[in-house]
Amino acid sequence: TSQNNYEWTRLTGETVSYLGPEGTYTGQAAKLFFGDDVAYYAEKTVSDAVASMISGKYDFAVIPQENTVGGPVTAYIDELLSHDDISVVCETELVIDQALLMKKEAELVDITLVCSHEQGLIQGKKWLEENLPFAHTQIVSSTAEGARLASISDKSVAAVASAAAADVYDLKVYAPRIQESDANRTRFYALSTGEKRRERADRMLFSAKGNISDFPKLIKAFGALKPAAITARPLKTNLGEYIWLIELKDSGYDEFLKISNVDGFEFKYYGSFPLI
Ligand SMILES: O=C(O)C(=O)Cc1ccccc1
Repeated sequence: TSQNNYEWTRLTGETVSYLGPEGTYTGQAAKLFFGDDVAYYAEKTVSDAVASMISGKYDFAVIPQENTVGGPVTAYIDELLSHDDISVVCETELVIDQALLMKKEAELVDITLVCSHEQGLIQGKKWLEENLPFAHTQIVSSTAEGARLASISDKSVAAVASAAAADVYDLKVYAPRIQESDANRTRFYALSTGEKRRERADRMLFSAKGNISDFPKLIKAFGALKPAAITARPLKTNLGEYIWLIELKDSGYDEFLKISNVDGFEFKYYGSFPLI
């Protein structure tokens, strides 16, 4: 569902790392980006996926970026900000339906522990409070990792994960669509270490490091440009100092140049890319 008619040449590359194990939402997003023509490598964490791409082992890495209910996935944004040579090459949005998965022989009364990605537990919080008020929760590296753990444990362990992960790990979907919002969506980025695209595209991403007191100047420089998303991360130096990750619609390097002459900020360009 591309929103515009910008021309894009096909990305060249053969290998893609993503937050695994098999059955994650990030894996679904990766398939949307790259289809069946590449080899996929499930990594334990987003850090591992990004680090292995940066080391040259893989051509691309796919990471979750922001969720409707849970908000920006700050740890993953920090990952993006902490490396110098990353470019964003594509973005997509997935509708996220969370399900409660458990062993086929289990019933709700058996469940004492629910495992999931932090975002899965946030999205399923209301349902879990109402239906499993005495169960403990455990944050694990991904929703599919929660499903994998449920599959190798006794029947007391359940997972919040996608219904598709039930097939991968031989579990049953006890309850579908347990997420708090019916409009639960997550944005994902495809990253590479290749050249950053500059032509105008559906989206353009850059960061601005500076003080909150200068922020009005930055917003003013936007002029008629249309923001798609803004996330603030603390610089971890002084209060009031942030790094803003800013995504604009219908922009490219020319638009970045216009904004990046604002005084008081340190800017970094991440590329322009299609929204698919
Ligand atoms: O754990 C996963 O499956 C992921 O890909 C991360 C995630 C978790 C919850 C919602 C969206 C993405």
